[in-house]
Amino acid sequence: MSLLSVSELQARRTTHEPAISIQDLSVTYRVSVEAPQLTRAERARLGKQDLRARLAAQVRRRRREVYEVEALKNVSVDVMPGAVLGVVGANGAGKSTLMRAVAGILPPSKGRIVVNGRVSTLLALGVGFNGNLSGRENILLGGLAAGLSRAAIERRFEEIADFTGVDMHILERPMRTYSSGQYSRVAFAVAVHMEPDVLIVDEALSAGDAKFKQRAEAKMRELVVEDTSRTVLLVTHGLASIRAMCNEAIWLHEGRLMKWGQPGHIVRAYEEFMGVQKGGSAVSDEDL
Ligand SMILES: Nc1ncnc2c1ncn2[C@@H]1O[C@H](COP(=O)(O)OP(=O)(O)OP(=O)(O)O)[C@@H](O)[C@H]1O
Repeated sequence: MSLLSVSELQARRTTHEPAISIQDLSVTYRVSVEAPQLTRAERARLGKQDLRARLAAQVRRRRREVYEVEALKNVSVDVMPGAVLGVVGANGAGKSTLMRAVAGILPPSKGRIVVNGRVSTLLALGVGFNGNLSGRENILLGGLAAGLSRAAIERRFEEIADFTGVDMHILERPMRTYSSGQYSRVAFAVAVHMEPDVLIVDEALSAGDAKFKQRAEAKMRELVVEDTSRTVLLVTHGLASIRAMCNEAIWLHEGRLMKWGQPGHIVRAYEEFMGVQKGGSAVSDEDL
């Protein structure tokens, strides 16, 4: 699979309207935690106080504190239709947060995201599945949730079931009885057969065993490279995949957009920043 040239990339851009427009996006998580326990010295001091002070301290002990994590700070990116945008960055850089925000799972704290078209996500695989329903039923529900008609899903069922490689009799069992690999096979199969306009992939290539991984990679290539009308956001620590599959990339660091450009440039800048030497290093591309 070869990298698309800039002219090929431009040829894919049939319209000037971005498929995804992210403007000045900030996302802040608010986390509520229990207030810290009293220290030994505080307890000793309380022991000498009256009942009212001790009750007040008990209430304080149950108090919850709220702190904030600014996961994304003023990020602006336009993704044109047909672009395959790779997202790189160290752990905690904000990559998954960006994906969740584009997928509409997380509301922006500030800024705006506009997505044109139907979105399918390979984020947390199978999040919407119901473990008490069978694989077959979850495939049907997954399709309905993605906006397909019942007839369209039933037409595609055989193909999806076949792609999972999970035996038909297992697909009739409740999904709570599945191994994690079987579960992700079904989830991956559903997500990639929904023919979305915008596909969001977050490390999903790691689903399943070696055999399924191969099939998943081939399917991804078909979705990402062969169908040039689809817009894809691909988050992975596998920099080789970013180089091979993407025609644009961004690098996030501590919630900020550091660079946006050609995948080769972005990967190189990121590797340099992380202090990774190519060849002979203990750290491989796949570890970043
Ligand atoms: N649900 C949450 N509540 C509070 N903080 C969160 C939550 N999810 C993520 N964070 C914080 O937001 C920041 C960005 O996290 P995010 O998961 O987007 O990073 P990432 O780039 O995907 O990291 P990784 O490569 O490790 O998957 C981190 O500091 C993380 O601790």
